[in-house]
Amino acid sequence: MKPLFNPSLMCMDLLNIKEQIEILNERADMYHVDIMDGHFVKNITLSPDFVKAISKVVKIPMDCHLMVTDPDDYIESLAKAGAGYICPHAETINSDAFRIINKIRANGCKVGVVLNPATPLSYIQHYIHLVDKITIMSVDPGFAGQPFIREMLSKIAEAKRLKEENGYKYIIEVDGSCNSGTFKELAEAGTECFIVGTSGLFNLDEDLTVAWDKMIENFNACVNA
Ligand SMILES: O=C(CO)[C@@H](O)[C@H](O)[C@H](O)COP(=O)(O)O
Ligand SMILES: [Co+2]
Repeated sequence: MKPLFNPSLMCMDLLNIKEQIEILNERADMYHVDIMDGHFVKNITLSPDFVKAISKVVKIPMDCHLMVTDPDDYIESLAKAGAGYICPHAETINSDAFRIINKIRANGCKVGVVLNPATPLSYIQHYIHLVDKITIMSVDPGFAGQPFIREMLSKIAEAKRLKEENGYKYIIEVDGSCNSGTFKELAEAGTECFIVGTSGLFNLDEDLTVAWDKMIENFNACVNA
């Protein structure tokens, strides 16, 4: 499978949103939109209103990462705003996972589930076959620019093994510190979709077209090394 790249929009230059979206529309596979409530994680970033605003210029799916205590509260507004994927944290849906999965689908969106670094894959074993995407956090959620948690490589490999053995269709995605220092190990472990933020993309150059080319060059050099 061709690697997928999913830029994390909270890391973009927020003074130039439209220009950057127009650049990324031609290059990226989807847009990662971090939504936080200041409660599940101690930060506040993007929102359903942001998703709605950018939907006017966006040409690829919007992937909404819900770092919120009550994801149910966001499903309808995100679907109306144009979300492609709605991705709650597994830790927040244990009391109503099946209801939430069904509700996301009933609202016309694909279903993702996100796992904190400390949460094992077995935590989602009873609904893993129902999701379209699994996101393995390789940093504790809440902030950009954190160091990579290497222990996540075995979790990625396990997601790959389960997918192959059972014919599951989910995309294996990694969020946190996907960059030239980690691309090779991430790809070898089984990562299919790379969320690229500050370290992997936006800090590489002020000109986003140059940053994107550098990111792809880095990726190809790393995986072929
Ligand atoms: O959900 C999160 C953080 O809670 C991520 O999507 C970050 O936006 C991304 O990890 C930033 O990229 P780096 O700064 O790690 O390269
Ligand atoms: Co994220």
